[in-house]
Amino acid sequence: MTSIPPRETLTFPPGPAALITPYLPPNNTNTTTTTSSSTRAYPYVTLTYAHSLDASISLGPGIRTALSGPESKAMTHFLRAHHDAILVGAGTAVADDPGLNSRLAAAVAADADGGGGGRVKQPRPVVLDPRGRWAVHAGSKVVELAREGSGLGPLVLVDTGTVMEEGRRRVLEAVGGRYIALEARGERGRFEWADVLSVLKQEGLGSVMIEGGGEVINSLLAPPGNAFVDSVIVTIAPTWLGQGGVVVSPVRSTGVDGQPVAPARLTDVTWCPLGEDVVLCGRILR
Ligand SMILES: NC(=O)c1ccc[n+]([C@@H]2O[C@H](COP(=O)([O-])OP(=O)(O)OC[C@H]3O[C@@H](n4cnc5c(N)ncnc54)[C@H](O)[C@@H]3O)[C@@H](O)[C@H]2O)c1
Ligand SMILES: Nc1nc(=O)c(N)c(NC[C@H](O)[C@H](O)[C@H](O)COP(=O)(O)O)[nH]1
Repeated sequence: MTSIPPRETLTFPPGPAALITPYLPPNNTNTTTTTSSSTRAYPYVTLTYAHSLDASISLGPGIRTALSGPESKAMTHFLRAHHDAILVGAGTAVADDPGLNSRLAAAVAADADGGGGGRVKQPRPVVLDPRGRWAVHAGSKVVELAREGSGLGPLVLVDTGTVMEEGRRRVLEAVGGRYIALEARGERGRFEWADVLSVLKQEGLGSVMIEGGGEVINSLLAPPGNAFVDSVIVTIAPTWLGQGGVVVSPVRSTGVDGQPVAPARLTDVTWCPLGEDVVLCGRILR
C-alpha cells in the first residue's frame, strides 16, 4: 500500500482572525452545529482574491502567480474553512490546477475525526465550466485531495448543451463530485449569477467563497453581479506585475446623464496588515 505524505498545515492567529470574522458568513454556516443561513434566497457570498499594486491577479491569462505571503495565504485557508463552498472559473481551474481545500490545521483535524463536534469542515469546490474546458482527471490536485480525504469532490457547472466525456464524469463521481447541467442563459454563453447561486443553495450550500479568476471577479464587482456579493476580502501584495497581467477592473456603466458611473465602492472597511501584505475587508456600498 502506498502511504500518502503528510500535507502542509497552516495556522491563522486569533488577532487577525478577530478582524476578519465580522466579514464571514453569519454564525459560520460551515460548522456542523448551525443552520443560520437557511432563510436566505442565495448563499452568503464572499469575494476574495490577491492582487498586486497594479491590480493584477496573475502575470497573464493561464499563468499561475503566487502573490500572497505565508500569513495572508493562511488567511485564505482560514476563509476556506469557514465557507460551505469555494468557487472558481474554468480559466483558473485550467491554469492553476488548484486544490480548493483548506489546509488550516483545524480543518485538517476535522477531516481526521470526520468533521464532528461543530468544528470546521472542508469547503465544496465548485467550477464554472459552461463549455467543458477543464479536462479534470485522476491526477488533478482537487481530485487527489478528495481521494485522500483532505477535501471534497468538485461540482462542475456545465451548460445544458455541453456533452461531457464519460471518463471525466467517472473521475468526479469517484470522489463524490459531479457535473451539474445549468442553462447558460446570460450574455456570451455565461450563467446568470442568480442561477449559479440558486443551484448552490439547492445543494445545501449556505455560503460560498469566490476566489476568481479575472472574469469571475470583474463580473461580480459590477452590476448586476455585485448585488449578490456580501463581503469582499482582498489581499494586496507589495509588488507590481506589469503590463499584460490579468487585471481586476470591472466594466463601467453610463448614468442617465451620459456620464461614467463607477462600478462599486466598499464601505464598512477594515485594513489588516498580514506579514508584508495588507488585507482589505469591506462590503459593497448599496
Ligand atoms: N491572485 C488571485 O487571487 C487569483 C485567483 C484566481 C485566479 N487567478 C488567476 O487568474 C487567471 C485566470 O483568470 P481568467 O479570467 O482567465 O479565468 P476565470 O477563472 O475567471 O475563468 C474564466 C472562465 O470561467 C467561466 N466563467 C466565468 N464566469 C462565468 C459565468 N458567469 N458563467 C459561466 N462561466 C463562467 C468561463 O468558462 C470563462 O471562460 C489565472 O492566471 C489564475 O492564476 C488569480
Ligand atoms: N489568495 C490568493 N493568493 C495568491 O497568491 C493566489 N495566486 C491565489 N490564487 C487563487 C486561485 O483560486 C488559485 O487557483 C488557488 O490559490 C490555488 O491554490 P490551492 O492549490 O487551491 O491552494 N489566491
